[in-house]
Amino acid sequence: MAHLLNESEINQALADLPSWTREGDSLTRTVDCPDFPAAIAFVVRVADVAEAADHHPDIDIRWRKVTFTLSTHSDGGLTGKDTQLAHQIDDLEP
Ligand SMILES: C[C@H](O)[C@H](O)[C@H]1CNC2=NC(N)=NC(=O)C2=N1
Repeated sequence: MAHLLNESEINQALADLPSWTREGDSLTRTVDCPDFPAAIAFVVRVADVAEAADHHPDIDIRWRKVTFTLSTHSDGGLTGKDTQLAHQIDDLEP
């Protein structure tokens, strides 16, 4: 069981994640890729990081736009696992 972030912890974390938006119990970000193959390649790179962390984003692929939604389902909210994965996705940006 991971620690659920409180409001002030969430806002603090979002200050360092300007590309991410809070949607209730989730963080979301849409990445614009040059084309569809690049979008798929980016998703594969994120998948590697997610599997290594045993923490998995919900992923919505629409042509060359990929939306990642992060939430810790097992704990019913946002935890440090989500903010960490958000930073890791930012670091992979194409
Ligand atoms: C056993 C394993 O740690 C859990 O099933 C993990 C896997 N990946 C996960 N990913 C996300 N986003 N939330 C979870 O609660 C979660 N649980």
